[in-house]
Amino acid sequence: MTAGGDAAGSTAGGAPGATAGETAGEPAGEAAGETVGETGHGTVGDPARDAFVDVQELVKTFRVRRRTGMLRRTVREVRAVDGISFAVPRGETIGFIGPNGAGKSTTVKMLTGILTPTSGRLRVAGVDPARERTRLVRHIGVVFGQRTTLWWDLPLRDSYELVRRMYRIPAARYRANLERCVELLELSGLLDVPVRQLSLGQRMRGDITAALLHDPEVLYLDEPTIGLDVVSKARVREFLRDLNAERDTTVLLTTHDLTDIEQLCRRVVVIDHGRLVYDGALAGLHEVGESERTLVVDLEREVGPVEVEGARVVRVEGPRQWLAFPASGSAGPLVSRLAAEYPLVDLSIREPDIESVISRLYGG
Ligand SMILES: Nc1ncnc2c1ncn2[C@@H]1O[C@H](COP(=O)(O)OP(=O)(O)OP(=O)(O)O)[C@@H](O)[C@H]1O
Repeated sequence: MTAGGDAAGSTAGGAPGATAGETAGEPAGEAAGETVGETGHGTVGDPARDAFVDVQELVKTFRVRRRTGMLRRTVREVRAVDGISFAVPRGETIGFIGPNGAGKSTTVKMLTGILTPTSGRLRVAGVDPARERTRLVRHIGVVFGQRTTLWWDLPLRDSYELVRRMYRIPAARYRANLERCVELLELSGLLDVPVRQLSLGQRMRGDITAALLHDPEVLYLDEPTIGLDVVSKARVREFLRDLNAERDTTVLLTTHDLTDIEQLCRRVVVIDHGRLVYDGALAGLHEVGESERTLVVDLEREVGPVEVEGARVVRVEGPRQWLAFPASGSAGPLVSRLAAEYPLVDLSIREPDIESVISRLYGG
């Protein structure tokens, strides 16, 4: 079953909450067991466009028991999500990122109705995930890069047919969605191959198709390009960009691959230790992370390290010098100052590496 199915107590790949943590004091899939209901999309009102996914002061604590002696046990409270708030307008793709253990999965599990929040308010497409999971699954699709939600022994075609029946997808809509995904994700030669015989990239494309057959308005992608080769990554990213543009699908993307973020998201939400540490434009991360850009200048001859206000020389190789300056600043005045005082022949600017920006942000 697809992600939506996962949220409803999947039988196929195992619910994402099933492996939530061995020390869990409460079952991660606490709300599991519900099955996909008979109702269709239904009317869910018209949630404000600027808060299609609405997270307010969200908290999730786990009680973890630890054995401290032969008979003694202590109970410790883990605050996995510690009061985060953000809103995602319809049709936006956001990168939801943070270091290991930051609370991303726990948040996504609450958004998909697998976990019930300890406190706070949640709405996805106007639906309260924990209370109305049956309604929610009609609106969401989930793709987990690390595990398939398809039936291992069945050909893709049969898995999709099962999804169709579970979601009661009207025949014409099912056919159109399947055809579109098969074409764009180049699955036509693979429909009769059992899932276990597919490569990771093929399987991922198969999973994405399964998650989209019922036209979800919100798509959660958890590491969708993990382990894929360069060509498969590019294909998946291109597909997701088109999906967002053509269908107005709202996408929450969790990934450690910063190229995914750079290519798909203008906005990122960064969490660390269960708290929101940044919510804004990807470019703005540079300011928060106090990163630096590098001006590489070629001079007419070797002159020793240049001295110029607003930058510092970090490397010199013959007539070529590397100058670091704040990424939030403009290179223009710096270049003018340099050109006024030194025999400048050529220059280029190197953007900061987003990976180092983010690690600086996490590092505090
Ligand atoms: N069921 C659970 N029981 C107890 N603690 C848990 C449970 N699930 C998560 N945690 C703890 O909550 C914190 C957040 O975990 P979570 O899996 O949400 O992080 P994450 O950001 O998704 O990390 P990763 O990138 O490694 O997947 C961690 O300290 C984790 O150990």
